[in-house]
Amino acid sequence: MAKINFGGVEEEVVTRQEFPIEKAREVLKDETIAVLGYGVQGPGQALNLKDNGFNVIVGQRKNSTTWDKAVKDGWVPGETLFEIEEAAQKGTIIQFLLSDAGQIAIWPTVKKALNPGDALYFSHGFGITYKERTGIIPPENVDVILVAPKGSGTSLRRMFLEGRGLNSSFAVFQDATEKAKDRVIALGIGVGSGYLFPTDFRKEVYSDLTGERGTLMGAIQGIFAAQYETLRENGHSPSEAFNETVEELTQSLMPLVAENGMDWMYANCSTTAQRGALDWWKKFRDATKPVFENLYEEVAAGREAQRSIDSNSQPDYRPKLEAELKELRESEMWKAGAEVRKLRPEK
Ligand SMILES: NC(=O)c1ccc[n+]([C@@H]2O[C@H](COP(=O)([O-])OP(=O)(O)OC[C@H]3O[C@@H](n4cnc5c(N)ncnc54)[C@H](O)[C@@H]3O)[C@@H](O)[C@H]2O)c1
Ligand SMILES: CC(C)(O)[C@@H](O)C(=O)O
Ligand SMILES: [Mg+2]
Ligand SMILES: [Mg+2]
Repeated sequence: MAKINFGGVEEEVVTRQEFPIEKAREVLKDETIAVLGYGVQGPGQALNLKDNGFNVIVGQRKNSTTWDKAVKDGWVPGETLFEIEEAAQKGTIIQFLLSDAGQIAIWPTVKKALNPGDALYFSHGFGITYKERTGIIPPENVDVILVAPKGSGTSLRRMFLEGRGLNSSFAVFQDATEKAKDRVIALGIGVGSGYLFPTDFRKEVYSDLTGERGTLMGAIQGIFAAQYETLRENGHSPSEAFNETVEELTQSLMPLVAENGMDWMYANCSTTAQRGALDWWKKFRDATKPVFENLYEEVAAGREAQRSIDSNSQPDYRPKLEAELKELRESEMWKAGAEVRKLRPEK
């Protein structure tokens, strides 16, 4: 592990320098990695592992669109693509990448397929942390490990193909074989992570649920909507409101933040913009901090997990979700966005 000082706090992390892909291959050379679920993380992790030279099979429900997607991606029925139960039986490492609600439904099947010494792998601390709500309690004779890529499975795959890497956290919940740590780090490198930082299952799920409800997805849409509406109510055109709220951020300013940090992005804007941003950011922080505190409390109390289990376990959750996504897609702001995207010169 490399000791790195993150803004004055020392952390021990794993980089590809200390744990190169060759070492990961050596650690996992006798393993069959069964990736269960082929939604968003499943394809990203399974394809990256396969392209990195690991022995991978996929488990997915037959007669589903994701089974067809797996076939299209090159997984061969009966050879590298199986029903979930069969794949779980064949695997020595079971990557449990069904949706969190799907994991609850399929847990009895997976539990039966676990052999002593297998590793049960998650990409979320959800199932284990909220075990009273999920019923996922693994037997004591298997390793229970986690690699949680900090981003979409779509980005995990894209960044891998570009020779880049998405950072992931890792954790060991149960070490039955005394090989759990090597196994989890090797898998983290194998799925295409950038650097790996240690966590535990509880911290992973608390931070992940907070992040996606907060700045990564929920809060950002909320702030976009508030600013867009304010501009529109004051007579600005959709084009002006969308460019000033979203397009400039994603196309011009966030790439600068990604490259060299917020101060550098500020430094590449006018002194007028700098003055205003420096004056206003703390007001936005103070206005939103109570919402974030409330969000964290809801997560820590398990109420966010329960809400997600309740809604995602409904038989009609897909059409209901689609209706909510449609509401976003058909809002004026995102309809304007679709037109703005079409007008990008590179298109
Ligand atoms: N989506 C992401 O990019 C992302 C990022 C980090 C971590 N995670 C975590 O990874 C795990 C997988 O998430 P995902 O977003 O890839 O999942 P997903 O919602 O895309 O679903 C994955 C698969 O689960 C299957 N499935 C769902 N319910 C089922 C059931 N009852 N029986 C059989 N199969 C069922 C679906 O067919 C699908 O192939 C979750 O724990 C999630 O929190 C996801
Ligand atoms: C990609 C995210 C938001 O980071 C992940 O946590 C998820 O649940 O999809
Ligand atoms: Mg998440
Ligand atoms: Mg996440």
